[in-house]
Amino acid sequence: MAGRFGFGAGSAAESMTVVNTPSQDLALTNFAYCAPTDLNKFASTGSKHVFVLVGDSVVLTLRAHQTIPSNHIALNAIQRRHTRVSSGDQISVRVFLPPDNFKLALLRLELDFVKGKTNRTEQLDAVLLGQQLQKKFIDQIMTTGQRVSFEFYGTNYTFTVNQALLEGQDDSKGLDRGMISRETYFVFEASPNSGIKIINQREAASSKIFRHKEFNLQKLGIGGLSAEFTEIFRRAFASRVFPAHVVNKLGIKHVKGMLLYGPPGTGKTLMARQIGKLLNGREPKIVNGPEVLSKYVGETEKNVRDLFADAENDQRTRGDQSDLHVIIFDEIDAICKSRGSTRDGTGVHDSIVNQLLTKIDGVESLNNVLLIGMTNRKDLLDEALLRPGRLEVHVEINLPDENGRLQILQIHTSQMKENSFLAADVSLQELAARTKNYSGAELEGVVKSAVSFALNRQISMDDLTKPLDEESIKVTMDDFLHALHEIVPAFGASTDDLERCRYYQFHIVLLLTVTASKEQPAFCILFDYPFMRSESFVLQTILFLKNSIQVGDMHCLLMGIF
Ligand SMILES: Nc1ncnc2c1ncn2[C@@H]1O[C@H](COP(=O)(O)OP(=O)(O)OP(=O)(O)O)[C@@H](O)[C@H]1O
Repeated sequence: MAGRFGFGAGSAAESMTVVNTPSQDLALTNFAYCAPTDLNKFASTGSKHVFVLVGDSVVLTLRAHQTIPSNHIALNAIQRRHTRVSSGDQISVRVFLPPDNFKLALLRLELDFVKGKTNRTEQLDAVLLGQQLQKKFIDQIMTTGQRVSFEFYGTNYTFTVNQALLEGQDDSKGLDRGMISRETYFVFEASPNSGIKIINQREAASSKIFRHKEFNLQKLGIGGLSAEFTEIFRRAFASRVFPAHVVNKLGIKHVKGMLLYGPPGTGKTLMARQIGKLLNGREPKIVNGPEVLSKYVGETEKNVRDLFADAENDQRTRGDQSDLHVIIFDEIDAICKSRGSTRDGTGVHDSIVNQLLTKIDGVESLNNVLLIGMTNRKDLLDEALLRPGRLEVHVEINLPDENGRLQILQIHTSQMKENSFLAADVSLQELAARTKNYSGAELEGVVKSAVSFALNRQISMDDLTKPLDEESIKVTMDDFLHALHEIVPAFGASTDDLERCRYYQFHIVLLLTVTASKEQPAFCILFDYPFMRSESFVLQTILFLKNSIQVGDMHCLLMGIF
């Protein structure tokens, strides 16, 4: 990560004399203090806070205090213990510039009393404590292993940072640290034999719901979707980490349904599957819309009911302790078209939609289910299904941007790179720049096609029995460039959509040929179809027009109704 340790460019370490924090109140802020003139020295333009690396491991927020002499830094006892210095010692201090995306997704803290071993026992409410710590230490940087003292309801405690996870962080390297934000999720553990009991949070709550501490999407094989993943996590899972009675007390209702929508091949299914794998408990059920449909009367409704049977049993027998059941519904538009929109006259679709609504939101509704629906055609779905309480969180998964494309290419070439099959001339950065409008699936296709060119070079058509020389297989930049000709982006449209695009393009051409005249050079064509909203559709249409008719100097204005 660029600037993982984020030291200010050219900033040299200053050697400062350690003094005690001026007051007990200030000691509990976890700030380090220095003379106002020194603060100016460390301040970097544009940043709200001044962060300094004190010693070699801990990053503290530096504040000015009138009583501190120049060239001195005030550290409280816990900070001095952590950095292994005493008052009067010298310590190195240097500016720390937080890199981008430095917000902590999760902070796991071990709690203890400041006074060490006592005979006290204390119950700490994890929800209240989390809120307090968030408020008190917002924007501060926490590093694994760091100890911090704080006051909570009149008692002084310390916490030790056991885990500090950034979204997308490769936690196998170096120190883990990040900044506390409003989104940071706190998990508390009591120090063994401390006498502290944490209530209102299942023990190590996050590990209850998430199997791994892994938040690295690239390791999970998902590229370019970290913003979408963060949104899904916040909306659909954050509340589920708390036990049912707290959720009831807070009056929160879990999100029971979520819709991932967007062009084909952009990773919707991939994302839903990986979320399912991350969760503890049951394997998610994955079904496909058309699969659930049956030609027999009542059979489809039964198939829908069966999907929820396990969750119902679990809720009946284990109540609030029931596991979370994730049901992933691919191509949900196949069975959840707007009621009354299908012309089969049977009303079958209507009753399927009703069946689903009852399970998610009706009198028999379940609280232990998360339904993840996926579609390329959100516009086709029954409105009722998308209301709050149902598939209420809508996350658009779009074609990846350049950075996303780079991540996807890295994911799909990582194995060949590890095994030295990737030639040195391959620039994934350049490929990412040249693959505008490619979906994730198409990028995977490009990699496969490039590999096939490389393998083909090794095969001798004259003698197919000739042994292959594994060592000399190299996928080169040329192979990728050939692959780009073979795999062209469908600008996120399915074959169906493409056919429809061609159909409409043909009609636009007709319209233009009929109406075009020198006196009437500008045309306004209104699009009212969602698949026409993409910039690439408009561009393709313009190209198509240019090639199809002699439009001369005619200007054509294409507009979409969004
Ligand atoms: N963001 C991505 N990161 C890495 N691989 C991706 C990504 N998007 C797509 N792929 C690759 O393309 C394959 C197909 O994608 P996926 O089935 O998840 O797309 P989808 O959006 O669900 O498409 P559809 O709407 O057609 O079902 C994935 O298995 C994966 O190999």
